[in-house]
Amino acid sequence: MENFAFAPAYELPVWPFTPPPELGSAKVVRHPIVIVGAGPSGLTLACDLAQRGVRVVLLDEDDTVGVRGASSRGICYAQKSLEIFERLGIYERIAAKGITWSFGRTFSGEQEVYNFNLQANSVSRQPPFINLQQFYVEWFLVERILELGLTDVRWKSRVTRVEQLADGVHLDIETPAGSYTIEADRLIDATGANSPIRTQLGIEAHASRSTDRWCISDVRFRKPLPTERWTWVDAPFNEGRGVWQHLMADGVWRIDYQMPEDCDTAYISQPEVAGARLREQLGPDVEFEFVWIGPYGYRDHLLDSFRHGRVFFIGDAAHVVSPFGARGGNSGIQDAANLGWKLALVAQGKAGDTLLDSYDAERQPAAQQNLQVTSRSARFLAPRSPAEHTLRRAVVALAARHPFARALVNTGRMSVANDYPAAPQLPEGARSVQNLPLRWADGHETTLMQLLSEGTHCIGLWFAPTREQAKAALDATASLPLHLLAVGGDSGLPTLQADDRLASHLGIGDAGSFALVRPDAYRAAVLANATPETIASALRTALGHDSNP
Ligand SMILES: O=C(O)CCc1cccc(O)c1
Repeated sequence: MENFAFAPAYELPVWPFTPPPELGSAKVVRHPIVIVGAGPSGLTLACDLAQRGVRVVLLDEDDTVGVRGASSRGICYAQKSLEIFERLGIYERIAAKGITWSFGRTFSGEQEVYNFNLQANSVSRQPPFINLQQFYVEWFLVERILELGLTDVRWKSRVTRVEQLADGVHLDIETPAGSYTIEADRLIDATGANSPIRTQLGIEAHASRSTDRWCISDVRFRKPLPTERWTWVDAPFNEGRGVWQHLMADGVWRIDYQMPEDCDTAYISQPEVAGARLREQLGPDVEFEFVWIGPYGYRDHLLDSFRHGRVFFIGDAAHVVSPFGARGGNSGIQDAANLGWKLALVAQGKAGDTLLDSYDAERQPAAQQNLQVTSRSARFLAPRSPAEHTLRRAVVALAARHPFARALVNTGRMSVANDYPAAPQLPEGARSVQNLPLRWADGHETTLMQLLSEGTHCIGLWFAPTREQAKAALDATASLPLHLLAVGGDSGLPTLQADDRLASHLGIGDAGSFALVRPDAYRAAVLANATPETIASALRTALGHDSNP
């Protein structure tokens, strides 16, 4: 029998536990913002707030990144997440370490039945996707948070009790040096899928578990394959079941094999069994070593509301979806970016508490949409009824010969920045604006993310205003967080060169037209013939001032 080699385990960083000042003091200290959970969403939020100059306490029960003894969970980072990381100052580290890709192919048996190129609709500086083990992303975020120096990161700190107060939240915390109590004006639960905070507060998650079973093999081998997402609906080398294949950093391939529903999970993840499967796929001559093998089944859940009084739920604490399309981790990062600027403006007294309600109004429907999209993929991959089996057979058979059927072969619809529905702060709804390369009138280059990376402000892009209009608009918005920019013209405002790509991406471009872009790079309003009054009014609406002056 063939012997299969294992690579040495990853060496992950460990950060020291430092006894906090509250230990040994009877005084209960009140902190404006406490985040619990240093996973991707909690760390992104802490980093976002630090970048905006906001101090927070970040608690985590561990003292490292990743999950001890487990493989990387998230592996694919989508363009919107990468743009957020660019704004936070860690994109270069991610791009240098990770694997950039935009092309995907889906096979049925030996035949390619569908492909896509996500670069086709992109105008961003960031690529459609970078694959990277989740712990590296967490590691870079911790490094950045420590560089920024504003976050009180408390490792080895487990929250044992949470109670909502009339004007805040009470937390009991256990550490290696003893227990203590703090209060928070606002608490962010980023503790993940099994959130103890959610359980303590008695919040229903509406969980459901799939019977579909998979086995991950993270493996290194030398075989020149393109850096593309490959999926098989029914792989000949996996007894006609599904397979996923992605390259991650350090030359490690993530290969997910679909298993029989009633499989023995201990058996299918034994090195000899996983090795034989991989040998079937790679052929007799390819040397490989395992990095990690593990079985998994997926589940989903979705909270009815992501805000409960003073407690906000982000990432997996709020929503979990099946992995197809990489929508889980990416939407947690986007939750953090949505909530970050709102918390910052409220903490700085520039917006009222109502703005925080818009976090739920925007991100809960986004999570609903992600759940719907991933559930469709999951049911295509593991049909649940005779009708679903028939549909899948017909789609796969037709896809070989008929283009219309190819787009129905559903091995996952990759994560995108969700649009937001109309709401009081977004009368027309909102859509994400990509990180467009821009050029100042004097020829210097910039990007949308650079314009958003310092402080917390919206950007107003005004096509060729007059000098009088520009001066009056600056006066009308003087007390509001707005950077007013001109696109073309001679207004005296900081001016960007007029650019067809910018105009068509924003959906405007005639002289006098105006787009309001929020700190999270969402287009909140478009005005065909902007005036100083309509600009100020659109801004106040976007910041929730109208409903909470
Ligand atoms: O390509 C996809 O659809 C997602 C791949 C993925 C994401 C997260 C974990 C994992 O094992 C695979």
